[in-house]
Amino acid sequence: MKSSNLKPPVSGPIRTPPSGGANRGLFPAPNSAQRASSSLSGPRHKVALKPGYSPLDWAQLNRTQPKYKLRGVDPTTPPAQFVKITKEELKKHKSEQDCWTCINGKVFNITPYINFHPGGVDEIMKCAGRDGTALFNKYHSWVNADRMLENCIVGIYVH
Ligand code: HEM
Repeated sequence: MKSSNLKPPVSGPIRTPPSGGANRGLFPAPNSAQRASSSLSGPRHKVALKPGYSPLDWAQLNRTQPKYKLRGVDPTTPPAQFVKITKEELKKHKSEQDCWTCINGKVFNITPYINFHPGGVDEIMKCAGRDGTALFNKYHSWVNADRMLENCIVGIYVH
């Protein structure tokens, strides 16, 4: 092969990568959606979680706490598929100390989750004691509530 064939292609002016310039080395980049909060964070509304309330801490709590405690029920309570929750019952649980919501027909005890919510306490409390499906889907239909709150399910919602 002739050495002239090994020359790099000649192209236009050199472009810096998006992470270059003044923000070089910053991760996540200042305008990244991965930032908890920043003046440049655009439409995202994530809050800074208190120490001990990261998603990993939530996972650990789920591994270590007995399920009935996360459900917030007596240990003798039947599995969720046998527990029917009416609208009147749901309404009674709307405080931060005792908070239920319904997502896609399932009623969850979100009391232990409130401080772990990346969108903040005030936001998640908007679904306290009522069907939160529409609000939930408005903000993050991609979030898997069934999985995240699987140990917190109290019962099935009946209208
Ligand atoms: C049981 C119910 C809920 C669960 C399990 C939940 C879970 C989550 C999760 C996992 C995130 C992080 C999403 C991400 O990283 O992309 C998040 C963010 C957020 N949530 Fe929720 N959420 C719930 C209810 C609500 C409700 C009722 C509201 C509004 C009234 C809300 C508003 C938000 C907002 C504004 C964010 C920040 C979105 C962003 O800008 O990144 N959430 N939530």
